[in-house]
Amino acid sequence: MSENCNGNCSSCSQNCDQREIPKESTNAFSHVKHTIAVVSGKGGVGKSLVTSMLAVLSRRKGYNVGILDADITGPSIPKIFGVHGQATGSDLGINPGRTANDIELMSVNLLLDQEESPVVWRGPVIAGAVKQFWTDVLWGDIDYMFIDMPPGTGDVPLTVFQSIPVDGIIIVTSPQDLVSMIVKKAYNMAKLMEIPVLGIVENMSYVVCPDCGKKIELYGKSQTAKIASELGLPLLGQIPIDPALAELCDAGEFEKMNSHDLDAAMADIEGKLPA
Ligand SMILES: Nc1ncnc2c1ncn2[C@@H]1O[C@H](COP(=O)(O)OP(=O)(O)OP(=O)(O)O)[C@@H](O)[C@H]1O
Repeated sequence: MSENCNGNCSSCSQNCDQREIPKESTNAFSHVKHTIAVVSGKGGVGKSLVTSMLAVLSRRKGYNVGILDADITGPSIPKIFGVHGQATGSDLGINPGRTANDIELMSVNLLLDQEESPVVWRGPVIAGAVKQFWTDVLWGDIDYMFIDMPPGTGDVPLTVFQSIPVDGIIIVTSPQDLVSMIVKKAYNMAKLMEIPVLGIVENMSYVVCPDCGKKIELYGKSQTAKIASELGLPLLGQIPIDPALAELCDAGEFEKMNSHDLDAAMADIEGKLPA
C-alpha cells in the first residue's frame, strides 16, 4: 500500500482501489459538517439536476449549503444557478461563487476565461483540481456540501472518494433496463471505498401527459425499486421528465423550482446526517 500517492498514475504500479491516500482537510476558514457525493454509473441521467435539487431543498430549510462541482470536463452547476464570471481569491484561498439564495459553489467554469473553453486535462490533473476545490476554497460554515461527481467509476471518482471525506453517496439512475448493472457498479465502488450509500434516486421516471394527466413510463416499467431492494437500499425518490425543470436549468433559475419529488430524500438525509 502506497502512503505517498502523488496522483501520477502513469508511474504507479499499484491498484488504485487498494491504495490508501490520506483524506484531505479543508482550510482553517472552512467547516463542512456533511459531504454527500451524487454519483451515476453513466452520464446524462440527471446527476447535476439531482445535486441541484437537493441543494435548493436544503437551502430552503435554512441550512448553509455548498456545491462542489467535481464534473470538471462537463461542468453544469454554475449555469443551472445562473452564476457566471470568474471566482476571486486572495492569499487565503479562493472565494466560492454564490447563487441568488446564497448557495456556495465552486466549479472549473468559475476559473476559466471563457465558459466555453474545453478542459483538456489528464485524469490526475482533474482529480488534483477537485481536491483543490475542497482544500483551497474558502467555504466558511457549511451544513451540507453536495459533490456533483463526474459520471462513471473511473480514475477521478476514485481519487475523489479516497481523498475527500465523504459521509454518504446518492446514486442517480434512469429507469432503463441496462441500469441495473450500472447501479450495481456504482454501489460496488462505494462499498470498496467503504462509504455508505444513502439511497437511489430515479430520474426521468415518467412523463405526465399535459392533456389527460396520465403518467407515461417512456423507458418501460421501472426496475429501480427492485434493484434498490436487492441491494438493501432505499429508493429515495422518483423525478418525472418535466420540461419546466429543463427550462429552469437552461435559464439559470433553478432556485425557482417547485418540485417536491425529493422532499422525502432530503428528510432522509437530514435523518441520517443531522446538521
Ligand atoms: N427530470 C428532468 N426533466 C427534464 N429535464 C431533465 C430532467 N433531468 C435532467 N434533465 C435535463 O437533462 C440534461 C442532463 O441532465 P444533467 O446535466 O443533470 O445530467 P448529468 O447526469 O449530470 O449529466 P453529465 O453526466 O453530463 O454530467 C440537462 O439538460 C437537464 O436539464
